[in-house]
Amino acid sequence: MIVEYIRYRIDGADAAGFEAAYGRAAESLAAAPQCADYELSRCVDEPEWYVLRITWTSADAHLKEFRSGEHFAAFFAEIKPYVQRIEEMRHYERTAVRGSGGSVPSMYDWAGGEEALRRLTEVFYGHVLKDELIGPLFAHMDKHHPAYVALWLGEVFGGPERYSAERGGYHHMIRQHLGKAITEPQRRRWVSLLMDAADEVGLPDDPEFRAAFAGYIEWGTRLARANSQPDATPPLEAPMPHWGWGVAPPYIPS
Ligand code: HEM
Repeated sequence: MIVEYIRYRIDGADAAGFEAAYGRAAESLAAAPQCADYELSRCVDEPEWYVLRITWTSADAHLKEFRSGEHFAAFFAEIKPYVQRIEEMRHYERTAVRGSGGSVPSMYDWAGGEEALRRLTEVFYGHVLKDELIGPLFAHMDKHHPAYVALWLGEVFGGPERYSAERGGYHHMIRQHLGKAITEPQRRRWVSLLMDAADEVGLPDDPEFRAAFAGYIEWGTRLARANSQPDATPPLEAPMPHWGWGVAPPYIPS
């Protein structure tokens, strides 16, 4: 992904026409397979300044495919009157510096931190071991397994990076599932027992938290099942996943 920033200086008298033109031009961006997302912002301090941010799948996708593709003509026809008012138009690469601010708690903090996740995994694996469908898969599990999975979940949900520091991160985890040939009914049982355990230990049950939590668990278990198949060749090195609130951050009454 590459982010293009275009800064415009638009006289106040032309502002409404400019925003309306971009409203129409945006239809071409929305239709272009090279475009991931876009956003036009207007400066509050000096309202004649606008910044348009467009995320492209790559700089080439923008410059070669979009510009020679079927959506460019309609896009350009709308914005052409404003091209002379461009003050900067450049592609930027994201750096590792990013995150959410303190106004949005991490899912880790919202869940209750390390202690809550430890309680969750202790209760969960207690049920797992007694389960006739998935219990046998865990017959020889390390006695610290619940604590390790709690560290994993904590890191994924925005807590301390302890699984990476103490257990080897993604690299170690992926190897634990290789060759286990997890079936779909086993995956479903794993999910179901975890959700039962979440209720049992009193993890927050607000819709926002549970939707985001279930989203990660659905994603993670599907990956675990796919990676566990005998013919699977998943990447053995990858960054730790980080899961956030998605489209519905927590409801915090003001
Ligand atoms: C979101 C989904 C999942 C997560 C986050 C997860 C996480 C983990 C982690 C972190 C480990 C390695 C622990 C260590 O550091 O030693 C592990 C191992 C393991 N996982 Fe998963 N897992 C998931 C899904 C599943 C599913 C669906 C199954 C099977 C139904 C499964 C079966 C196992 C088994 C058998 C091991 C090895 C346990 C041992 O022998 O110590 N996992 N998992």
